[in-house]
Amino acid sequence: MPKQENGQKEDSIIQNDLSESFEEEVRAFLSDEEKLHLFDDLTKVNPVTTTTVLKCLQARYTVNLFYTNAGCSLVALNPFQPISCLYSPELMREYHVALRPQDLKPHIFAVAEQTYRNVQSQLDPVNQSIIVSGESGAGKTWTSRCLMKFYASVAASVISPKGNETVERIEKRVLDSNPVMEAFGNACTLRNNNSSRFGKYIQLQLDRFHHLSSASIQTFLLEKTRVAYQAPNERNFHIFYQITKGATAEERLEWNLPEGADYRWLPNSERNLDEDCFEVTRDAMFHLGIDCSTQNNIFKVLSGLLHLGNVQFSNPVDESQPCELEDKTKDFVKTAGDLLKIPVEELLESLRIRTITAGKQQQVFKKPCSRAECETRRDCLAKVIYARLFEWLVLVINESIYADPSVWTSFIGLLDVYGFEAFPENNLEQLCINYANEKLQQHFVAHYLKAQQEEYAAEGLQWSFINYQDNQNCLDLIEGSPLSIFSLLNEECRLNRSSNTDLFQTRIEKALSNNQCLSRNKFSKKPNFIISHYAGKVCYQLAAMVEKNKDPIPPELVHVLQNSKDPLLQKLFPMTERNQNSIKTQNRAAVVTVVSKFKGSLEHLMQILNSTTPHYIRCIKPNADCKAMTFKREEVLSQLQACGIVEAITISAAGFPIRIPFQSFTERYEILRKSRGPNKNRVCDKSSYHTAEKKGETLVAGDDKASRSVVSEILQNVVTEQTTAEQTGNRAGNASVYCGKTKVFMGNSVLEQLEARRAEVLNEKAFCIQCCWRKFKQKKLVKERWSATVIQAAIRSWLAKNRFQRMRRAANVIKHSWRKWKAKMAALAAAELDEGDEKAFLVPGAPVISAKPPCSLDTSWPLHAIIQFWPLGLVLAAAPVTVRGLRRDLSLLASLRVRQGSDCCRVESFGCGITSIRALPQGSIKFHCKKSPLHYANVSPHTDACSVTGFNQILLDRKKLLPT
Ligand SMILES: Nc1ncnc2c1ncn2[C@@H]1O[C@H](COP(=O)(O)OP(=O)(O)OP(=O)(O)O)[C@@H](O)[C@H]1O
Repeated sequence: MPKQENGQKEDSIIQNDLSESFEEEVRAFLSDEEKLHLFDDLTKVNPVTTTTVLKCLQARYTVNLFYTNAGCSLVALNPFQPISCLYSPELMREYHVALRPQDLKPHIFAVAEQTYRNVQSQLDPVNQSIIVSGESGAGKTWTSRCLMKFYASVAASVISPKGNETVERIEKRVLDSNPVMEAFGNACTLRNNNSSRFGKYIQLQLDRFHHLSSASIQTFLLEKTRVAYQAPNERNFHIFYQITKGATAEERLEWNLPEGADYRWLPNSERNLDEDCFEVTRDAMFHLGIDCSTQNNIFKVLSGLLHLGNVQFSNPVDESQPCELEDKTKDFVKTAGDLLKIPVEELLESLRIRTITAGKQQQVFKKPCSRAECETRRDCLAKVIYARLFEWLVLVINESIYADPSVWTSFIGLLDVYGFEAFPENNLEQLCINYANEKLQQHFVAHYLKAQQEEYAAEGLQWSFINYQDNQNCLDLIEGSPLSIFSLLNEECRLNRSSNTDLFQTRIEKALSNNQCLSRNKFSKKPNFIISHYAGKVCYQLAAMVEKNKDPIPPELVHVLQNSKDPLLQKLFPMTERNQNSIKTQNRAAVVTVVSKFKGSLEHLMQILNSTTPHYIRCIKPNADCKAMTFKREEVLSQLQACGIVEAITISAAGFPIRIPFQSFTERYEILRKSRGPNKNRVCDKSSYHTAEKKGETLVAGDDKASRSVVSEILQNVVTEQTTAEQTGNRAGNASVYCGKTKVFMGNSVLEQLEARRAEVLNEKAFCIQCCWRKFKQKKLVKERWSATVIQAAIRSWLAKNRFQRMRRAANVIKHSWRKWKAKMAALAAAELDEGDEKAFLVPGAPVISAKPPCSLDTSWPLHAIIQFWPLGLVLAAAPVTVRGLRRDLSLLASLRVRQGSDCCRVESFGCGITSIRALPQGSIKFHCKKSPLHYANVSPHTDACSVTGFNQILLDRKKLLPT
């Protein structure tokens, strides 16, 4: 039995191994992991799964590619280190001047440029928005800053000097708003050294020439609690550290900030960050129109808050008395009062004594606060001052970058919002942040998915193949009417009863039990509720939630601030009629809660976003420790889920990511139709297509039909599965192409097929053109060569003829001289003979023969003499003409000696193409001619048989004379 078990185990191990190796093989076949980093779009990895997407992102991250497209979003991975040239002005220009910036590498500048071009094209909706999201430390602020710089640089290319001045001024101010907002709104947290503690929407307004003419900034939900409370290892807002570290000695004196002093609300001040630079903030404030005295006033108030933070209370001995001040903190109250220009007594009273108005007569009672209440009031005072100061700063910045709406015609909005948050303990802040993210996710869904759905439906394609979950249910749970978490929270605040969290928990459960997105952690003792967000479940603690929602500001505090002599505080807390009566009417006033305020501003923002064309940049933090070049898959995956990328990828892959209008399709792929072989249908289709073309606009419907048939024909040629989709009208049968009413819908694979076929056909055509051209060129060349040959032949034959004639003339001269000489010699010989004969005949008895000229002699003997001498003539004729005098004589003699010594002549070169002479005394003489390099040199211009060249002619002539 154990053996059998072992055997089964082994079998299953082998099977597992096999299936794993098979999977590996399939994976390797589908996606070449070595080339994974080459995918610019996550929806194009094969297959589109979270695993491959993660691998692709990681592969790109390791080769310093931080941006990747994901359908209509851009995924931005934080490098956590400066990357040279990644945001240089040169790169900005490259994207700005590119013909198709989307064809360049994915980058935030590509998104920025596309957005800018959309505005330029004036296509509805003209206004654009870029939604930058991600968790804390993912790089949202960095990205927004880079985008602002991009637009500032694009707008700086204005030609008119006056316009340039305005643009530069606005551009500088817009950029200067960053350090100011960051100094007052950012802080060092555990997750990010420069964490924005507020949401921000910046509108860059462009005039009709698309130049930056003005801007406006809207902020959301500043984390004001940070002024009075900082989590362990976190810090307060940067500005507090800037003033304590950067103030001059004079300022320290004026603001009462002695060097090295300790402030409870200034933890971790020993840490020095880049963000602690006071000068940068001051310069930027100055450029934004905040003069030195106002700046001084601001820093004085901030210093007052730091002193206020050091005020500590102790329980009184008598409960009917206000809380005591701890000895060591008495000075701090005084200093705080001095700096805030509030009399110390008034300040202390507002912190320690509550005013209650009760009864029909609205009687006013004063009640000392408990120690905890005093501390809450102290913190509240600081928070309210800081929050109003921040609001006022935003107002000042807006005023300095504002322009009348008549000046600008369009805008590009940049939204930098906090990403989805899920901590071990979550409260109202997280609820608001996650609510904002749900809203934005819905916007994304509405834009991306619903737009797809509507388009498919309009084109007659059934929307049945993509299953996506709308988050409306979750939003209904949070903000719905009449019953939702927000409405219940507001009700609790309105009722103004002391909050019982257990009861509140039961109330929520009862009222919203039918919403599937709501649940509760039953194992926790603390009252809570869980919301199933699109990005995951988050458990919210109910403790203090109602109080936080009320965000009450004790009227005594407002009153004391309104009575301050400080000009800035007077601006921040102006005295109004309503304020004056606020103490009396506090209980009856409608409570404006945090959630209702937040909901209002978010709805306003959503209205703006809905009227624009959105672009999404999803910032991802590759690791929680902010380490450079460290990629943690689990952390990235949870962020991809939180920003809806996983869903978007799935949908993109499942749907038809490519849609091409019929006209554009036929324009590009008509070539594929024509490339097909002749067929009846084609003729029919073509005629209908052309008919539609001729009739033009009058037959729009017919035009579409005709185009559709052309499109179908092309698709049938190239894509085999198209018929299925067309027939069924949906994605059944796995068809990846569909012919709609005005557009062709297709998957990437079909596009690839079409493009590949197009390239093939274009290649064929190009090849054909090349062949024709080469043929033509070849023919032309042959003709030219033939003509050249004819000309050359004519010239050569003329030259040869010339040469031949010259030689012939020379031979004639030789012949003539030789004959003369021979005759002379014969005559001499004859004379000698005659003399001899006469002498012989003079012998007695001998007959006397009279002397006769040689010519009159018997014809046979003089000929013999001539034959005896003709080699000499030859020798003379062939003797080198360049050699003269004695040498010529010697060479002649040598030739003669040879002649005498042997029957035949020796071979010798004499130049002029003659290499040897072989004299055959009894026979003929042969000429050996070296073949000339010229083609026609060997051809006799005379074609008749008797035309023999050179000496042969002479010899032949001689031969005729010889007796046969
Ligand atoms: N593209 C980048 N190149 C180099 N460093 C970057 C880049 N993006 C972000 N960082 C680094 O990451 C840090 C965090 O970025 P950033 O402050 O923009 O995050 P955030 O998403 O705005 O966070 P929070 O929501 O907390 O404000 C930056 O201070 C910077 O050091």
